[in-house]
Amino acid sequence: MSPTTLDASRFIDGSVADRIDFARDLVSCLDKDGFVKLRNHGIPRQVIKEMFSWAKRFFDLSMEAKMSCANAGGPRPARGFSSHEKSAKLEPGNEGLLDAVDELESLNIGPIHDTKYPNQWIAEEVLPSFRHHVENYYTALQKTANIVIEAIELGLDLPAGSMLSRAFPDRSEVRLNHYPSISKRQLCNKNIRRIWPHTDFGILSLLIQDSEGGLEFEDRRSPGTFIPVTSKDSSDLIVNAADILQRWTNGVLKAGLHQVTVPRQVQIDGTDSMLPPRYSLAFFLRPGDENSAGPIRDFVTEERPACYDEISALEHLRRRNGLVY
Ligand SMILES: O=C(O)CCC(=O)C(=O)O
Ligand SMILES: [Fe+2]
Repeated sequence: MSPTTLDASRFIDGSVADRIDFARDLVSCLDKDGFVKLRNHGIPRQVIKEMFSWAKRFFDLSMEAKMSCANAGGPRPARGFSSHEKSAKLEPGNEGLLDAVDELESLNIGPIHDTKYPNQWIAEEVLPSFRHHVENYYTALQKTANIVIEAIELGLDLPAGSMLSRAFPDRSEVRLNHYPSISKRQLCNKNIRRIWPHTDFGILSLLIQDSEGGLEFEDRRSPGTFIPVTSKDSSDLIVNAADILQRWTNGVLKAGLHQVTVPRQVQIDGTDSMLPPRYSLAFFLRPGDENSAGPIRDFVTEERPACYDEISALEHLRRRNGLVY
């Protein structure tokens, strides 16, 4: 069963009672699955449609053009274009898969005014208005993430601001993903996935996938097995709990493990067709470097001592990347 869909207008426009009900539902879904889908989340359908179309236009550029804004790589947050990420190798459980390659290319965009890790943009004349649209998308998703955090605080009975003050100022990321067309047989091959199982590094992720599908989340009642995230409406916002939310809540809300693979309906049709290309729009809510990634005091009790140490978000990222910078 796909994750539950909740109507976010109950929180955004609702009465005090509606807001509390929504907040409780949200937390209970995250607790159950690590994943939930939101409808009426305030990001206009048109904006989503346009963002998919910008992503397509960007990835359709020549490799040479895309490489003009290449991610420098190395021990720093990703900024710019990367192809065939190999991050999955670092995931616990994937260590044996030395040839594991994620079949995708992506563009990572950090905060608009980030001077420490500045964005890498394609020249304006190559793709006029692209930057403007992506920056607007970043700002819109950042606002939505703020609302989701506010609802999680309420649903967990935390004093208002306990999480928001740890999330902001943030160093979030928009990531546009493109999974090229690939033969089904190739993708079913043991060492290829569109994305290997992983949890996201930040606080939470807000994802929109196109109608091709293929995103799957772990069934917590049967670890190691995955359930497709399906949507009738491709403007649904898929929310998943990420590592820092797990740390803040001292393990109460666990990060949702997920992967992208051959959609189930395509797996069973038996032919070796080509899978169409797939696009997704991710927003990773990430705290600023100095913000805490340790457990919030409300979650640490005598019966439940701290499972995580008190470190900064930057230190968490260093550990997660397995890199020192
Ligand atoms: O493309 C998707 O559906 C998932 C992307 C993802 O998991 C990621 O970028 O971390
Ligand atoms: Fe992810």
